[in-house]
Amino acid sequence: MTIQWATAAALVTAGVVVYNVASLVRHVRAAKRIGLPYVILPMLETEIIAQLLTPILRKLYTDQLSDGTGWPRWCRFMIKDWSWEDRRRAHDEYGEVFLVVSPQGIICYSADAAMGWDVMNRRYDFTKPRDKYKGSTYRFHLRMTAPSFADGTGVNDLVWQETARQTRLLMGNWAAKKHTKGLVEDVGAVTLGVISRAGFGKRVESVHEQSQDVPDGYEISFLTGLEIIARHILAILVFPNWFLDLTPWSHASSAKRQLEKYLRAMIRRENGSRPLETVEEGELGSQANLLDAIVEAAREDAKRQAKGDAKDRKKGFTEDEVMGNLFIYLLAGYETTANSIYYGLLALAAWPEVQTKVIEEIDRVYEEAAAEGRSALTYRDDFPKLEYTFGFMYEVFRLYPSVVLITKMCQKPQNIQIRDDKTNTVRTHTLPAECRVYLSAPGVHYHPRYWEEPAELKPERWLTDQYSHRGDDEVHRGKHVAAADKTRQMRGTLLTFSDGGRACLGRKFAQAEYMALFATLLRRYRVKFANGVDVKQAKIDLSNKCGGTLTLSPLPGFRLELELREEVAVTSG
Ligand code: HEM
Repeated sequence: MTIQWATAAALVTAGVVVYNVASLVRHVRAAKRIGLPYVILPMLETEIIAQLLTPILRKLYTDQLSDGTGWPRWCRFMIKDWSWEDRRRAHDEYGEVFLVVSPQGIICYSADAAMGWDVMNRRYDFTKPRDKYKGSTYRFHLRMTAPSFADGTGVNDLVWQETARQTRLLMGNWAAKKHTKGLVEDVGAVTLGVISRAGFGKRVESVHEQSQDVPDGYEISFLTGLEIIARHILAILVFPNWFLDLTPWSHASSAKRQLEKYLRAMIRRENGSRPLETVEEGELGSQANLLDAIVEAAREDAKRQAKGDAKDRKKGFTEDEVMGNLFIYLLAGYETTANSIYYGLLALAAWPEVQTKVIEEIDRVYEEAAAEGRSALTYRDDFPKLEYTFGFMYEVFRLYPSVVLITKMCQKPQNIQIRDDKTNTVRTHTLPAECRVYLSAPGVHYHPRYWEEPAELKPERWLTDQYSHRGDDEVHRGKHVAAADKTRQMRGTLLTFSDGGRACLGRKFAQAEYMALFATLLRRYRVKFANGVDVKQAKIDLSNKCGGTLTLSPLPGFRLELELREEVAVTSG
């Protein structure tokens, strides 16, 4: 019996090995036909085993990462966020565009801005690898959801207003030394408070909301639900609810169910009594939050369906789809923004001279507002005036892009064109079906061809008259553009929010939040590394290592301190 089992196990193992070797041979042949440089690897970074190995390898190679040598060759492409820690080493070695070949398939990594621009804008040729929307379905979703984020809805004004309010609440807590969990956690909580209000119309009265009540029929508060989900987002994304229920993360799946219940009730408005399609015009008020805007769009769509003049598809925008979108906003918008803000705090501490200039600009804009009789800054009036602060924010977005790889996939064989600088010729390569194309944000953002002194944080490069980005579209260089729209002309040299048909919908939302938070915070405080921190080492760690969570995050353990522009106020770490 035992021998039979052993034989069966040996046969299965041999089968798996043979299958993998055959797949590898097939993919290597395909790579040769493509004609780009290639590297052979036992597994891709997308494999679950590679993801499980990542924290172990990260620990093992921490010293090597500290001295800025990046990942060793043997495991380089298997590590999540390798492309940020590695910067451009792999591209300098293999070329701006190269292939990684493994038994599971081929990934084409690109740090070529022109190619990236082309790929992002050929939305039907290069799709998202695991896309739940197909073709016209996404067009329909975009038509329903994108307008909610536009400046015209007032949502970004609300984001600004709510961020400033939450930050003031936080500063009040710090002054009174209550309800505080440390700088980073407190600032993270502001982000949740903002998404809660501007995303779902739920106003949170304290950043940690100790005092909030739990309505009848619920087990936890709305904010607690958001908090738990945000903390366990990876587990929630990877595993189904029934599985989570059997694990130590069962509270994450019950938080998800609770949040769904809240959202459904919010969508129905009348305590769950009426489905979305029956809500009347004008009933939603003008709170300008995303939920209202999306419900309004769904109502309009239902009307068009009834009249029979809807073009995109027969079925209307259902309650489940609205729910799905709200979850996407939460997933796409929380961690990205919270981590970018955390990087912003660290960058202020690491570049104190930049912080001084940001503070000077913020003070000047406050003074101008006071001269106009306003005590608070607003999105419409003051965001465009904060040009240096905008430059600082975009430098943080460039140096520490939350999403390090923009991932695409060829559904069918696709041609790409790559310029060879040495011969000044353009060559066409054909990528086979199912080949993944990963556009590397660090590969582009740290490229001296596109950014002068790329590793330096220089907000000046974003100022209109000294605008120094050197993309392929030189036409716009030096031309005056409104701060918020500057990224439109980047043509593949800034990948932080992606571009084309699947670009980030929440870009302006995130910008408004970022600027309002720093404008409010820095009016009263300066950020610095805590006393006793080895600042030189902290700066090395900041630029060489990352935390490796869902989106790019700083290494844990940085200790920051806020100075009341005179005295020390609050610490983190
Ligand atoms: C600094 C903050 C943010 C960064 C760096 C960021 C970055 C990105 C990127 C790179 C994508 C494209 C992802 C891909 O192609 O795989 C994306 C998509 C998206 N983002 Fe953001 N984002 C941020 C904030 C937000 C916020 C605050 C919201 C909403 C409140 C949001 C909503 C979305 C949505 C709805 C999508 C589209 C998802 C899809 O195409 O299915 N993002 N974001």
